[in-house]
Amino acid sequence: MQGGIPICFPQFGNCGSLEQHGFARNKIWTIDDNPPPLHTNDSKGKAYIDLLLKPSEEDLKCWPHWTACGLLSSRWSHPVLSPALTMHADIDLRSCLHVWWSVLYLLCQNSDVLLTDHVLFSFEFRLRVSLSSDGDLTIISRIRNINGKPFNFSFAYHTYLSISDISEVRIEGLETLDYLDNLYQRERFTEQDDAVTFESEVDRVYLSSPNVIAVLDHERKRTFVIRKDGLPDVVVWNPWEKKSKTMVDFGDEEYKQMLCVDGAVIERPIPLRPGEEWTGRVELSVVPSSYCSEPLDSQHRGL
Ligand SMILES: O=P(O)(O)OC[C@H]1O[C@H](O)[C@H](O)[C@@H](O)[C@@H]1O
Repeated sequence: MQGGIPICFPQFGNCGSLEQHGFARNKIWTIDDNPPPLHTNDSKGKAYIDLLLKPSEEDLKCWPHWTACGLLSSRWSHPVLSPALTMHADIDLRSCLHVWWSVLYLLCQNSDVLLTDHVLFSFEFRLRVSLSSDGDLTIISRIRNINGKPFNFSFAYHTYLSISDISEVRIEGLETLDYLDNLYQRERFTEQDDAVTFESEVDRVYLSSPNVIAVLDHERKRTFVIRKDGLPDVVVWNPWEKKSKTMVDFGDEEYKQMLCVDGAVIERPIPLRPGEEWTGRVELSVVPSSYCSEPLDSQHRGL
C-alpha cells in the first residue's frame, strides 16, 4: 500500500527472508473493544482506538529467528555436509553422530511441532492510534514477547506525508548524521548538507537521530513536526520519476506530492526476551512554518 502509515514489522525492506517490510502491514488486525484507558495526563480531547495483531502459526514459521532447529535443518539441507558424513561407515564418533542427526532429521521432517521453535515463541502487538482535538496524531506500538523464546525485530512507521511539491520541501534534524544509502547497497555516508532537500530519488536510513524532526513545506508554509521515542533511525524515501513508473500501485506523477519520513528501528534490531515489552511512539503535528522555524533548533536534541 502506498499511502497512510503502513507498519513495517518484524522486518524492514528486504533485509531478511520475509516479504518486503514484514507481514504486519498485510494482516487483518482486530479492534480491542475494551482497551486500557489513556494516561490521565494525556487524555484531554483525545479520541483513540487500539488495534491488535496476533501472529498466525504461518507467520511464526516464516519468521527466521530459529535457534537449534533452524540451524540443524539448514545443515541437513546443505548439499555437501550430509554426503560427506555418510562416507564414513566406521563406527566412530562421526558415524554415531550421523545416526543421531539422521534420527533428529526424520523427526524434524515428520513433525512440525516437535523441534521447531515457533511453538515456543509468540508476540502480541498493540497499536494505539489517538487523535487530539487540535489534530495531533499519536501512534504507539507495544510489542510484547508472550512466550518462552527471545526474538529480534526491526520496525518502521512508514509515514507518507502529503506535500505541495517535492522540490519545495526540506527536512531539518538529520544534518551531520550518518546514513545507510539503499541506492548504494546500504553503504554508509555522512549527511553534509544543512538540511535534506530533493532533486532525485532518495532512499536512506539515517542513524541515531534526534527525537524531533521537522519537514518544512515552503509552498504551503506549513511544517510537519515529527516527535518520536524508542525509534532511533529515520527512513527518508522518495521514489522520483523513474521508480514511480515501475510501481503498479503508484501514479507516475505522485512522487511530487509525497515524502516518506519514518521513525524506525533498523540498524540495531530490538531483542525481546520472554515477558519483555517494547514501545515505539511517534507524534505528528502540523504547524505554520513561521511558528516552527525558530524554536526547532533547540527542540532537535530532545523530545
Ligand atoms: O513499495 P513498498 O514495499 O511499500 O516500499 C516502499 C519503499 O519503502 C522504504 O522507503 C524502502 O527504503 C524503499 O526501498 C521502498 O521502495
